[in-house]
Amino acid sequence: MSFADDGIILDIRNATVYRGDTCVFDDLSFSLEEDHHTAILGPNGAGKSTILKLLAGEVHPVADDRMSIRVFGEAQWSVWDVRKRLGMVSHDLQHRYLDEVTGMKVVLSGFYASIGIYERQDFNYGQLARADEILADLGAQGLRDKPFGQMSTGEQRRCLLGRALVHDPPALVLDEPTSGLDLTATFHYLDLIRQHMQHGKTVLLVTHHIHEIPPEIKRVVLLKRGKILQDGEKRDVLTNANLSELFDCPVTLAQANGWYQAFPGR
Ligand SMILES: Nc1ncnc2c1ncn2[C@@H]1O[C@H](COP(=O)(O)OP(=O)(O)OP(=O)(O)O)[C@@H](O)[C@H]1O
Repeated sequence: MSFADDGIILDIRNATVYRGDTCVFDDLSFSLEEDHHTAILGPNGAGKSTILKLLAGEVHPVADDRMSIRVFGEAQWSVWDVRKRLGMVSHDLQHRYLDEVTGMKVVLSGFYASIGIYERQDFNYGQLARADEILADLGAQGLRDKPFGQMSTGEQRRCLLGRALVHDPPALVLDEPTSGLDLTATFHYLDLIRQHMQHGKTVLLVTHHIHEIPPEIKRVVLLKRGKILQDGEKRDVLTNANLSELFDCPVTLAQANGWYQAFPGR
């Protein structure tokens, strides 16, 4: 399964999703097309993590005749297949790694979509070489033998990006990629992501941080309380009025070199 013939990576139709007793999405429809890098922007509680959990197969929509979720054109997909084709870097994942797992093992764990690696998991020469190559590409050779618990947040995130890249997936799903990173680490990490976009990976970025939406992302979806408020070209969607409505407070946007930043007040 590579790209679907119609170039649709993800197509969610009429999904109703509960977390506990909370109806997070009522009839949500959303699709992601190949090469159409997209940001889903929403305040706390909008449902961003729930979308990620839906893709990771950790939550499920209510079964209903109208509901469908197609991934790479296929209605019947296994979570394992999806994990190979949608490289995901989430905060959930970052919190679940044990302190002693080394950078190399974090990257290798991507081959089994596991959290860390286990004795029964074997890696062939090609997989070991691929993990080393990825660490080198990410400028992270120095993290090869470093325990996760002794890495900075930025270093951990680079290793997790490496984990997401082992299968060379056509698409990456990134959860607030720069939160917790200082300015240098933010710029460095965004630069890595931009390189992957420029080399053909389609990015779905899920965030409430406007400043981490790279210039390559042209489509922005505004999500509020489980509903899509706006979905369209970034230049049309990222306006003072739309952002003020999204975050329920006055927002003024500034732009520089294709990047956006939000300031309080109008
Ligand atoms: N386990 C749960 N049980 C019940 N309700 C939940 C659960 N997890 C999330 N919710 C509710 O679902 C809604 C969407 O939550 P979600 O975590 O997806 O939002 P989010 O956009 O990721 O927020 P944040 O930016 O704060 O992480 C919220 O109203 C939240 O309170």
